[in-house]
Amino acid sequence: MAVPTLGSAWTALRPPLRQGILEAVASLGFERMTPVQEGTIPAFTQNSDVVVEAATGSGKTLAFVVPVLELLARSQTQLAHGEVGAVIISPTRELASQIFGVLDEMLRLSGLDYKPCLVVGGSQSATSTADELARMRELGPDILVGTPGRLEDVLCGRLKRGKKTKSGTITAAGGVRGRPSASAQRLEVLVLDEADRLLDMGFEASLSAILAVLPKQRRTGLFSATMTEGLSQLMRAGLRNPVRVQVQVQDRRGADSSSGVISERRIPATLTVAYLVCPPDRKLAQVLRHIQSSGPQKYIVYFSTCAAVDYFYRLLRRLLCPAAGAVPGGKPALRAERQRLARLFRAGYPISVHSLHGQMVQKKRQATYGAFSALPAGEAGILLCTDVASRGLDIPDVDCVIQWDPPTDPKSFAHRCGRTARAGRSGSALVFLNPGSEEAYVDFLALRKIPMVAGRYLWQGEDGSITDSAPPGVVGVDDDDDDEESEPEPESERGSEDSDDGDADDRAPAVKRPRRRAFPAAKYPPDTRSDELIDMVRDVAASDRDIYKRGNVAFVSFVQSYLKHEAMYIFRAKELPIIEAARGFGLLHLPSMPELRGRPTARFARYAIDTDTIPYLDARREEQRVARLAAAKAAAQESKSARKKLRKDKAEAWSNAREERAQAQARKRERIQRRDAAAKAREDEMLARINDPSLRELLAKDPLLAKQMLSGRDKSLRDMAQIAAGRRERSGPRGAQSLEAIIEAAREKRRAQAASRSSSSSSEEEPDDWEAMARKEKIRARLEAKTKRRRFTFNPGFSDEEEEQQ
Ligand SMILES: Nc1ncnc2c1ncn2[C@@H]1O[C@H](COP(=O)(O)OP(=O)(O)OP(=O)(O)O)[C@@H](O)[C@H]1O
Repeated sequence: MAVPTLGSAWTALRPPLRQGILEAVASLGFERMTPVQEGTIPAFTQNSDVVVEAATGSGKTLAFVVPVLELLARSQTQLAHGEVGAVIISPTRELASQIFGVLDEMLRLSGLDYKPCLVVGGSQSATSTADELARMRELGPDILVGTPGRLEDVLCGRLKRGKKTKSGTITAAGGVRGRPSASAQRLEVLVLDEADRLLDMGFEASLSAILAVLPKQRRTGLFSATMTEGLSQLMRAGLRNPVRVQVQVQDRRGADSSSGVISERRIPATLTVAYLVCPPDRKLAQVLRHIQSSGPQKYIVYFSTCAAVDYFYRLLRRLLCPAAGAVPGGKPALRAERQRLARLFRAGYPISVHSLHGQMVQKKRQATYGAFSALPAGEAGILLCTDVASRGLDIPDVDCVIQWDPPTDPKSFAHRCGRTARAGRSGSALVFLNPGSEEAYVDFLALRKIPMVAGRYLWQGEDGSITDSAPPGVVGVDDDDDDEESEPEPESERGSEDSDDGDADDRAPAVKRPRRRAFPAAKYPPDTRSDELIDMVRDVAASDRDIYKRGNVAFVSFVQSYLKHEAMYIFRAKELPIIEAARGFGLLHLPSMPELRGRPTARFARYAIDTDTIPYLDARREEQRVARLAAAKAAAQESKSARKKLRKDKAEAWSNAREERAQAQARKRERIQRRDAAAKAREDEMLARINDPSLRELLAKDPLLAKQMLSGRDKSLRDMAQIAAGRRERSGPRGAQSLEAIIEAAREKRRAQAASRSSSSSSEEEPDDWEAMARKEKIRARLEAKTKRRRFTFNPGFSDEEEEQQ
């Protein structure tokens, strides 16, 4: 197996590692350390905090697992049951379980007697979470590996009251916590893997809570391939005089042999990253041609949203694994579809398709991850995923990473590419860029020491073979002929990868890229085979409602995620070739969405079909849909408004957000009705119990007073209610007070409260009109909540690098 450029032998480390650990690394087959291990382990084991930055696949995991074990073994403190000595935090569940695997293996091989425990979220219910925590208390682990949210539950106690948001923020003031399941008071060492991601705002609340319960006297290590943020941010993790270990990769490929100049790069030396500028509706053909021309390989394909992963997963399963899904029309239809596809894609070997994103249930996530990891080298497989699988995952033998969409966070780019070319193996990565403004991404990344080369646009010959050259008569995208549409490359862009520092003459020559052409997507040289493929995808969508709907949702989510690109000046929504993007998702009609307003969409060829007639392949689902549709149509006959609604629903068939909203509203209405009914029943019961006729009369006229009496918050009113209900005698100072006096006092109090409320909100309402005010305030609050909800209701399934903790 190829290994990264290796340093000294493990035995050369000073201070030396204990024998058990040396034996363990030797059993793993690692004779020498990688540079990052050689730089980190001595500092970390000599009680320095460390901040480590090294390219992906360079062996950072062992660079912290080894010191964690060494520090614990060296420590004089004896850990009691329920005390933990080390905590390792990672941003995703998959990465946490991978680290746990390495740690567990090292413990087994070294013979060290420490109990590790994997602490990740993903439980479906509160009870199973409670069970997990109870089991963990029983186990009494010494080392915890986990994700921030669940580790917070374990070390700080589970939040009983107060709600935790996805980012871990407590929304109710204070929040009440349960008993911690483990104590970190005698913790020796803390590790934050993918520290830059963990220190992002998303995990801040959980991380702060964890750091607050850790002792100050501890070793802390921060590890990542992209530690670009300022030190002040790192200090938030409580580091003291950290040693910075930075492992640079030297790029000799572009070096001029006479000058011996070597440039630096942030990605492994064995990784080749290519970019391909092409209209978005050509991506599918390009990916398939790439697969066909490379032979059986393991691919990871990144999308920007969960919805896009779901859609392409279903589509590719239908196209590449025909047995996996039924085709309407039975075997003859399947045969016809196969024949049609064979014209456009001919691999000649089986290809398995997998998907992974953060909105999948944990079990499925684990199963997919396991299946793709277990796929042996030489077998073809594609993993479609979001950024949830971008960091840290050490999936064996990945040959190529394809970024269907560039990541919204540019930092993810290197992490995504780094799933291949690990530990000295060679690998390739390809990113698609849309024509328009995205070409500038090449220079943007070059400045960040991620050099890219121009990728090949692949064509398909008449015989189905894949070639680099366009069929006769077609002008190639890299054609150097002058073209009216081409724009001269701006001065500032030329050779900008060299503009980092130093004299231009001393630098490595820039990677020679062909001149980029600013073809509008619509005028790209025609590729009829690629168009045929998209036509086929549209036919599939027209025959399968599941694919049709998922395509629409995926497109909407893609457009919305596009607006979230951090490098907004490169990913300009206005320059996104929207028609080609919609075709790329196999859309039959363009959805009505605000983002398309004002865009010229007349060029989009609508598919001639009444979308109501597209069936689900699942018989039961289709039956339910047909019944629902019939009911809606019948209702539409009855009322004009319902007809209008049906029309609108039809226009919005691309999104089930509306349906979900309606269901949520119905559920809320039911909840409110139940609550009101219960309150009314309580009131009626109380009124029935009151035997003082004058009081009963009064309360019937003043429901708010009745409510106040029932709530028991006002002591004199509560007493009065009890007396009136005959449960207490009228005695003592309160009893002596007349009913009228107490009630008048309560009203006076209410008036005063209303007056103070009105003065604090500087409203002009009459303080006496407190009931109307209360109503208005309630309405105002409701409206506010509604606006807030509106702003956040539609969740098209954005990229989800972060761990869903709850
Ligand atoms: N000393 C070594 N010799 C040879 N191979 C090693 C050595 N240390 C680690 N490896 C191997 O290198 C691969 C990558 O290691 P690891 O997952 O720790 O990388 P990483 O730097 O954490 O990557 P990322 O930044 O993507 O998380 C693993 O398969 C691991 O087994």
